[in-house]
Amino acid sequence: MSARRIDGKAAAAALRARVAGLAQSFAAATGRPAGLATVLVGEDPASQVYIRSKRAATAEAGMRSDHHPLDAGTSETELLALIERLNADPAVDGILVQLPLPAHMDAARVIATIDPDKDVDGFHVVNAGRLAVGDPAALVPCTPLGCLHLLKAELGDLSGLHAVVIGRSNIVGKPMAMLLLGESCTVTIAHSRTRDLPAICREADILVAAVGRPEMVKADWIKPGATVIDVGINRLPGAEPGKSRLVGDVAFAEAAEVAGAITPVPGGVGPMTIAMLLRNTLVAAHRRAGLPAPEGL
Ligand SMILES: Nc1nc(=O)c2c([nH]1)NC[C@@H]1CN(c3ccc(C(=O)N[C@@H](CCC(=O)O)C(=O)O)cc3)C=[N+]21
Repeated sequence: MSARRIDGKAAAAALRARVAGLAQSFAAATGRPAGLATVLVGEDPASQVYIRSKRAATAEAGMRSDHHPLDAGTSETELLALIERLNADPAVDGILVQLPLPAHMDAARVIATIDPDKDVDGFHVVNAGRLAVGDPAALVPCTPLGCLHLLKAELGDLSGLHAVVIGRSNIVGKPMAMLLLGESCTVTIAHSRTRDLPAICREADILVAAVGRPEMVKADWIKPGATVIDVGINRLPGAEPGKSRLVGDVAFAEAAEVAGAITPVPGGVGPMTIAMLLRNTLVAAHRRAGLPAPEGL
């Protein structure tokens, strides 16, 4: 392997430590900890694991973590009522409703009910709009924010670089493209139906893969020396029965022979997502308390 391995786990730990220090100052200044409320509908095992890591990281950073588990049969009306209560609760700075929601719920309506200034996922249309117009009040989705953090740490100034984002989701691809535009990159948004995708990817100085197709991006899709960010979290059957293994959207071993730097899965973007959730919660808390934005995040 010739590529540098971008250590998202270490970068996330460093960011979480900075958040923890600032969370302590916030509590000292306001007399209350910053607080994140998490909501999980149903018992999807993967969602339970994610919520557990998010809550543990929140508590470890010295913030309050309140969890609201709802059973799978909860009506959308009941969920919306809970969100209204959390919107009105002064101890709650951030609200995270874990996705996916059960099929009988309309995720767009649920997200639209969250106070945009408590929307630490950055999924509300108001925050998507703020990001699109460059309003600093935007709360930006955690995964693309984490990717940008890794890219800046690796490359410094990104201006003028050609970034290709594979994937056009509202939670990763689109906000990622907006962030890269904000850094003065030339941005191409590609997706699974893009014609001659490998040739377009080979033009990329920065390649962000967020399509959800295991090991789709091969070595010959990558410009030599490019920086590759793998957002994919694909769970495949493992070597032993009952076990699974995680692979990204990039064929890591072969890609690492060509790329200049690359994120692994696990240990790349995933841990940054959680660190940025804490960051967004602390930023939301400062704004709600009328304090200036915390520095160094
Ligand atoms: N409202 C909402 N907000 C989210 O941010 C959200 C969500 N719903 N639904 C599910 C996805 C997924 N997600 C991840 C967070 C951390 C890792 C992570 O830490 N991954 C580790 C490995 C974890 C493992 O082994 O499973 C890693 O990549 O190293 C992955 C995925 C947040 N999501």
